[in-house]
Amino acid sequence: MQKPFRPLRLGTRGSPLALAQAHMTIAALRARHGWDEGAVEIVVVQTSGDRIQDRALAEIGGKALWTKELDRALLEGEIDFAVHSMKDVETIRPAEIRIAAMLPRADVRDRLVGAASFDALPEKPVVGTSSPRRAAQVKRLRPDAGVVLFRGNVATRLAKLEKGEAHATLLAAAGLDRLGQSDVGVAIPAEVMLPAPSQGAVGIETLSGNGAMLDLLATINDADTFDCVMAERAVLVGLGGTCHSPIAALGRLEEGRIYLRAEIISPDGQETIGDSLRIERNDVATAEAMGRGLLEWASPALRALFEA
Ligand SMILES: NCc1[nH]cc(CCC(=O)O)c1CC(=O)O
Repeated sequence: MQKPFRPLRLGTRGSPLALAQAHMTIAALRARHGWDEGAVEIVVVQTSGDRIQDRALAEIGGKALWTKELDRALLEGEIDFAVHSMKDVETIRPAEIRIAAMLPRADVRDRLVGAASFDALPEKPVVGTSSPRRAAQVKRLRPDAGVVLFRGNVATRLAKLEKGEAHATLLAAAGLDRLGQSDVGVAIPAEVMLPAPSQGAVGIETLSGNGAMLDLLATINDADTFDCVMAERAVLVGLGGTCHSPIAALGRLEEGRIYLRAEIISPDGQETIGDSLRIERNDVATAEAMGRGLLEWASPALRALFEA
């Protein structure tokens, strides 16, 4: 593919993790096409998610806060493509914008930081998180735990822990690894804490109408990651799309098919509805049906969380 005659403009949030992921994307493009350093420039776009730090995401409008400004920059032609943590990208995207590619997925697990294990935490431990999924899973493992709101970027959350605002916190291994903090925390097996849909995946979006950019980004797409993450996202669609409820989902390739697991959990951790099945790659319809099926098994109180 020909070298662009002007630098491509990569839009990203300005957090250290977002910038690390932007640089990974540039490295992938350069390695694939032999481009020199100036071929891609980074355009930092501040998002409302970055500005508002003192309230839970679910409370102030959800994941759209991470993408809205980058969507606008794409639509107005200020950037050629945008790089996101897929976990932060809304389930339903505007028709004009397409998820064009994903980089190879990193470690999908969460890491517990502040204690060697959930059992090692003191009685009535305080755990800092702003994720409804992590909060519910913590309560399932430790019904005596209290949860306090931890938001902000990875460094901010680690600083809160350092200051003693909680006994422990949970962070995505992928984020810690990409920030050079692989030594922080202990990984919790996915069997114990099923991760969030899309966790550990970096996605690249561009305009649906930009064929040249779609073709270019396809050259660095990791199809295994793409298909698994799309299956997890389809579970979210089945659950009602844009909700802020405790949901976990993970797809893994096994002998050419996707082994897909998902669960919804009541906020007090007392009720878990989970399912697993093997589906063909691209069988989005079955993944969606799995999400709908979870709701059918849920108690009325749990189901109500998804009807809001
Ligand atoms: N919601 C914030 C967010 N979005 C993506 C990641 C980590 C990187 C990833 O999952 O790809 C994080 C931080 C965290 O959950 O610890």
